[in-house]
Amino acid sequence: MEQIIVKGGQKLKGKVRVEGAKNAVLPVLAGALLASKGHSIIKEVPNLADVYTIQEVLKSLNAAVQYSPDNNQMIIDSTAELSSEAQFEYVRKMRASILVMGPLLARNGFARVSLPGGCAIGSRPIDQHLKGFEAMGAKITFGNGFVEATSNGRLRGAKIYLDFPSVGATENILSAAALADGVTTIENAAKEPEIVDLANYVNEMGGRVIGAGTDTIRIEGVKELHGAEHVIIPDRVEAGTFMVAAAITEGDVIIENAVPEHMTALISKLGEMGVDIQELDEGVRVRASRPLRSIDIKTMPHPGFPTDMQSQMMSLMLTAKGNGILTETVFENRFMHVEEFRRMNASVKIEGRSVIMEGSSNLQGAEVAATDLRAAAALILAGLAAEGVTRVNELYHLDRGYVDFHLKLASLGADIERVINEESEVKEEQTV
Ligand SMILES: CC(=O)N[C@H]1[C@@H](OP(=O)(O)OP(=O)(O)OC[C@H]2O[C@@H](n3ccc(=O)[nH]c3=O)[C@H](O)[C@@H]2O)O[C@H](CO)[C@@H](O)[C@@H]1O
Ligand SMILES: C=C(OP(=O)(O)O)C(=O)O
Repeated sequence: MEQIIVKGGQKLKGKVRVEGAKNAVLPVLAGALLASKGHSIIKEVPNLADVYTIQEVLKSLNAAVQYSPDNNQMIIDSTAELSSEAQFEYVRKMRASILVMGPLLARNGFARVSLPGGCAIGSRPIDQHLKGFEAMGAKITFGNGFVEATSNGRLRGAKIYLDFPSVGATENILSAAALADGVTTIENAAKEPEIVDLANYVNEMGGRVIGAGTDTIRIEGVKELHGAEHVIIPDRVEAGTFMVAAAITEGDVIIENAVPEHMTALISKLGEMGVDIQELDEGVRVRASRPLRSIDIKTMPHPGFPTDMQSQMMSLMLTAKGNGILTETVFENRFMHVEEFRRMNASVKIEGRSVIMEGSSNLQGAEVAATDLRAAAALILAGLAAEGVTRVNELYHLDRGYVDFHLKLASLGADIERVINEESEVKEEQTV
């Protein structure tokens, strides 16, 4: 099993460039299945485990896919007759595989996808995705661990109100509606930048989507979509993670390619803590010196504070002065990393959906295990500030969402390496 070993105490300095966004590329690649003519060329595709998984899903559905990680480009041709079934082996590896359901239903009139179930951050139902498909005339059935959606002819445009602005439901419904007969409106839609990226791609394919990025999206269905060239937006969570890395080490780092407008809540909260952030043409510059002030944060759908930055901010707040409260409102159980922080001498209490940090913890290096993707990054960040050596295990989580994380940190001056630890008895489990 591989392990990241980090020795705390180095101030990070220099420049680092963020990749294309994982959470934008997955719905876009699933959306490529909508094209029954021509091929799509997707650029800035990050070299991540999740990208290989979605590539396998697309191939299993009979799309032709060519990925060149060296130039971050993927070419997808989905003009052949597509299969309609996304199997368990892919969905168990990556929940976002569910995003092929809308495109398949729209293209084939039928989709059968293994039920995703819960994961390390809590129960993650798909009722809002299905409610949208049903409103568009699909019949939903369950059996043998699969969910099936069937439509009699083309889907019909419909007015859909989401009970919660779910990112995945908005994306799946938007994709399905792109080929429906008539107009679909999604109300209380998710407003994340990744939704806008998907809508732009669908429009580049010949679709008619307006309002993405607001809470009402209007999609006028068209009969056919064609492949298109599209550039994926920069990863705001990777950018945010490096912003915290700079702050937690009292460093001075320029994060190239970061888009400040996608990170207003994070920039504002880091500012409240006393971190200096400068918006540049090329990205953002982050500088910090201690003491940093602790603050209260509540995760919310965009433009609120992103849940995908919750654990990284916890690392930083653990090192700040005063009491801080972090409340998670998006996922029901995204605090598995708290036990791992405790191994590092963190003084934290969980009360319901909040984590309370009393005063600054004197973080100490320890052997810890990543419990999910962002927790993996957060533990490494804590290791950068801890006294002594931290060893982070279960790195398959990290590889889902960060390209060369340890190499990028090392290039900024971190004392960090990734090694194969043959002594470890912990068995690597690939389910997320
Ligand atoms: C690949 C991808 O883009 N993943 C992101 C996406 O996940 P994902 O699309 O799964 O997140 P959602 O916005 O759908 O989920 C948010 C909340 O809504 C609930 N829910 C969702 C759908 C549904 O039908 N019913 C329901 O109850 C979920 O259980 C969760 O509590 O948005 C999350 C919230 O910003 C991010 O943390 C993930 O990184
Ligand atoms: C939770 C995340 O991703 P996913 O929805 O793919 O599990 C994440 O990116 O932090």
